[in-house]
Amino acid sequence: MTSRRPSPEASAVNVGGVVRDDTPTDEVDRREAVLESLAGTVRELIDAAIRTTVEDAEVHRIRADLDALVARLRTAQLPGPAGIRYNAELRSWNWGNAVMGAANAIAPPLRVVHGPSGCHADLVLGAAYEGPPGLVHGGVSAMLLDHIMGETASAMRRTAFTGTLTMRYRRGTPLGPLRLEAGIVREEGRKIFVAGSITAAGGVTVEADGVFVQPAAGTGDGSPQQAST
Ligand SMILES: CCCCCCCCCCCC(=O)SCCNC(=O)CCNC(=O)[C@H](O)C(C)(C)COP(=O)(O)OP(=O)(O)OC[C@H]1O[C@@H](n2cnc3c(N)ncnc32)[C@H](O)[C@@H]1OP(=O)(O)O
Repeated sequence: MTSRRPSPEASAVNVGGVVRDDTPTDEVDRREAVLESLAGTVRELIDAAIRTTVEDAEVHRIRADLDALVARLRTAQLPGPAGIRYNAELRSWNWGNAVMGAANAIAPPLRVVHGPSGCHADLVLGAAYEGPPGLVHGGVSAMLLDHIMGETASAMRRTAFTGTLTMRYRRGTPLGPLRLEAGIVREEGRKIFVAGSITAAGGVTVEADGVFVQPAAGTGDGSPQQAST
């Protein structure tokens, strides 16, 4: 059976920077699962490459094998970044997103859960996210909080860009299991004030306050209301 994979060149219409793509939802789901599987293996590759202690000659052989695999992937490529797409059923997908892109092995495997009073996400960060020894890089903490706080502000129904993000690093965030939490504090016109935190086994390690702004020109374009870096 020939399956049709999402084909932005064939069916995409660009609306306000978000691309309408008429790929059916079941095809999007199928392709997403395939790319997510690849990203999981590449994520393993990144961790293995950081922590390997195999001899130099073996590293060179592995690199040659990987170069061949990269060349195979590049035989069919998008002309640029993946962007954000949505179809007629308002199924949206942003597979390259730096924090939760299904096809992005650099993105932590983040699953944001929306609840009545905000959002949370549980995740495990490994060696690829290290800053100080054994601790999460401060920029990674900011990136994670930016995303979950932005998603909280957006509430899956409006576009909200990060205006100002203030971080308070209370103590080192250990690599390993973490919980992200975010909630809306108040709203003033187009500004949405959001608080967020990262919690590790011993308690809160990072707190953040953010002002997210609904852009005047970014509303009412008919696309799913979302923002993404
Ligand atoms: C799959 C689904 C996933 C969907 C969910 C995905 C979530 C992803 C979350 C990721 C979030 C990101 O990283 S977003 C990417 C990083 N952020 C950006 O690139 C944003 C770049 N900046 C901009 O685009 C713009 O400057 C905006 C949108 C922030 C504001 O522009 P604007 O709309 O023209 O705003 P303007 O009229 O001047 O001001 C409106 C009001 O906001 C205030 N304001 C303006 N800028 C700021 C600011 N930086 N910080 C605080 N407040 C500000 C003004 O004082 C004013 O308040 P008053 O006078 O009314 O009181």
